[in-house]
Amino acid sequence: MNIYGASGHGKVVFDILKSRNIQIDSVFDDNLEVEEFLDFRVIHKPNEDQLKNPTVLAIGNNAIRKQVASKFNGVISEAISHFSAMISENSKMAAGTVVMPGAIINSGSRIGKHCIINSGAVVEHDVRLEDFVHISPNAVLTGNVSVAEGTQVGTGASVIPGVKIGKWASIGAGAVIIEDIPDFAVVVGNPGKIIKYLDEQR
Ligand SMILES: CC(=O)SCCNC(=O)CCNC(=O)[C@H](O)C(C)(C)COP(=O)(O)OP(=O)(O)OC[C@H]1O[C@@H](n2cnc3c(N)ncnc32)[C@H](O)[C@@H]1OP(=O)(O)O
Repeated sequence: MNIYGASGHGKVVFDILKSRNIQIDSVFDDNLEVEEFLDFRVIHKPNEDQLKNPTVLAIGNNAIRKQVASKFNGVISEAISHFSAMISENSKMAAGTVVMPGAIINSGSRIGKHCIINSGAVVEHDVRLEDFVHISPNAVLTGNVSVAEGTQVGTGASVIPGVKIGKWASIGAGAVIIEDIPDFAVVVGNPGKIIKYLDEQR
């Protein structure tokens, strides 16, 4: 397995692979200034042979992860999870998604491509996550919540059952979301209030 992204997020992905005894073949990064990652020499232009192994896109920023995914010409890994994550057999996760230590994904949930379910996050029953969503550490999505493409739910945020959160929105750390949130909104506080909208050019 390859890791694309010699970053802090990449280090946690590295630990996930180690926890599953998956061999790490190569580490890629576009940034020429990043030369080393843990015990690896970083590869800036992977060759055809190196691209034959499945790769995890370990890029924390949702928009950049989408850009990289759109031009990546290798094989994307299946969803991967740390051994300590609890994932229902009745849930589904698409390729490229990563699940960090201690996260919980309950029955009936459907998770798209290249999502991040970060450490200790709870994704309750029947949740729907579109592609490139990031659920930050210790955030809680209760039953039947949906989150559209590219949205980040900040660390420790809570979302009550059935709420629909739009695309490319940003839910602040610790926010409590009790009503639907439109696309591109930035929301903070308890109860969550919209403070601004993000640029729509995604
Ligand atoms: C493993 C990992 O590290 S995963 C990473 C997880 N990351 C996170 O959880 C980050 C979540 N991000 C946040 O909470 C951010 O503060 C955001 C996205 C909500 C806002 O960020 P910015 O757009 O930079 O907003 P900015 O810092 O300018 O703050 C704007 C206002 O909102 C307030 N504010 C910002 N964040 C919050 C918050 N979480 N809760 C309450 N108020 C907040 C600020 O105090 C400021 O108020 P003021 O205008 O009265 O001074």
